[in-house]
Amino acid sequence: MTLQIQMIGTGSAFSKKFYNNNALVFCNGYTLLIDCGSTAPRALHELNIPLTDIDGILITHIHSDHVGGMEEFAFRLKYACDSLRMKLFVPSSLLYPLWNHSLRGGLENSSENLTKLDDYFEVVVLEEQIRKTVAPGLDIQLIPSQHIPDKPSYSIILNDKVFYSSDAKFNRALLLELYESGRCDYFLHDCQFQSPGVVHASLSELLTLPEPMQEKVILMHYDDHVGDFIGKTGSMTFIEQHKLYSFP
Ligand SMILES: O=c1ccn([C@@H]2O[C@@H]3COP(=O)(O)O[C@H]3[C@H]2O)c(=O)[nH]1
Ligand SMILES: [Zn+2]
Ligand SMILES: [Zn+2]
Repeated sequence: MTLQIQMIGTGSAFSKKFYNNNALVFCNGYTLLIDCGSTAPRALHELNIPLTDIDGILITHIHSDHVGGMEEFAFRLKYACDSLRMKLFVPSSLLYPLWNHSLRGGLENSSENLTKLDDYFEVVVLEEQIRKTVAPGLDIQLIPSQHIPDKPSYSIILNDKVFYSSDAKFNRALLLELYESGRCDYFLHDCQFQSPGVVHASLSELLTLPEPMQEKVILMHYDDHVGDFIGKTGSMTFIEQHKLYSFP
């Protein structure tokens, strides 16, 4: 079953040229949105992808470029899509902060008895490291990432094949282990051009990966000056916003 990925955005948090780094994963007729940032509703609109084409949303952490579009989605599902309950895959450590620190301010409505995440979504709780079949032919595993101290954040392994960093500091040991063991064939990794990479992997850190592995690394979550770095990424390439990639 071929996994396909279309980035609805590839930009860093403050990018003004690219949408937020959020991904559509297509597998066996199922469509999973990885992260739903502030620009996700507009990006999907530009791609002519209706909300109802998405079967589930997975959240990696609660920065707004990853969850800022959730309020609009929740309201549209409730009031414009006849209370359609979309699946929402949430790491267990994010359940409390996603509602109480992020969405509750806009979505809570006691008069309509809307007081929790489950009142808007069909919440499916994921435990880190435990491989979970989210749809026939689509498995995901959450890997805790180092991003912001004391704030849970996750990278994802899709179908034991594609590593998707989301927002993560450079973790050379993990990346090499996944590559050398043959566990993952492709690595979609966030990339910050300035060094040091304080909360993201920096380009100079990623360039220390062995050359054969770099051929399997596709860079994402980049800032607006990406054009200055074309040809300066070793054997790594930049993923293009909106293009459909197949991972056989
Ligand atoms: O300790 C911090 C916290 C945040 N930031 C910036 O805010 C952004 C939030 O979204 P992001 O995680 O995609 O990227 C982050 C960085 O650009 C930072 O530089 N240092
Ligand atoms: Zn981000
Ligand atoms: Zn982040």
